[in-house]
Amino acid sequence: MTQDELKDAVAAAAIDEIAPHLERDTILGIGTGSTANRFIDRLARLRDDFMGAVASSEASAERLRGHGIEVFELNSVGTVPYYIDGADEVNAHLHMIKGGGAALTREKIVAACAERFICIADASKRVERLGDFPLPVEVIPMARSYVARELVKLGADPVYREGVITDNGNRILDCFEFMIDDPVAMEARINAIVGVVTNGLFAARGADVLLLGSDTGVERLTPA
Ligand SMILES: O=C[C@H](O)[C@H](O)[C@H](O)COP(=O)(O)O
Repeated sequence: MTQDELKDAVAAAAIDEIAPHLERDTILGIGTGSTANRFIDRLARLRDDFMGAVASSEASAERLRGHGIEVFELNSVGTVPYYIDGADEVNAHLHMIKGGGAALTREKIVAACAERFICIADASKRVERLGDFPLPVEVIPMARSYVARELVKLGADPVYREGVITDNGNRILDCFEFMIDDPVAMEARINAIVGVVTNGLFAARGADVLLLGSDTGVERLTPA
């Protein structure tokens, strides 16, 4: 199967996972990226079965609205029963690196408000140790150089993502050469640097379920 077909397969599996639980007043949390987009496109077929969605990016909000799905402000919703999103890397504990599409901060906020995080990914995203994928860090623009120097002290090789401004008006540093042995500790450590908005480690709040697509089908995994 191609990577696109695997993304379609996990998007379909996520629909199967949540469809029996949808109520007329259900508001879902929706992620960002090519895998989440496939989920959104399939969700459109169920749009009369639930109330709407909270989006983790302007791009996803636009796609949802394009399908006639109402998009709500998170502040007016409170909590959502499910957050469905892709990942750039995921380990056996369902800790993830996210933010390849620069949506990490809003993703982390919506995930924090979710009762269950369902991660959808093709098998290429499953790793033993996080860090081959460069870890994104969202920074306040004026703190960019300072944060980069602090990240070097932690062992990373941060590279400014040229031309990218996040939905929050901030910048992204991508940390290369950064193998992460303790994702929970490193997530907290990077977030403690002044000027960091958040980093792409989703470990303190990892996924509850991973739907992992490979040539042999979609596997349903829970944290080890
Ligand atoms: O900022 C982007 C998000 O974290 C995405 O969920 C992540 O990059 C995975 O995207 P894709 O499904 O396109 O591989």
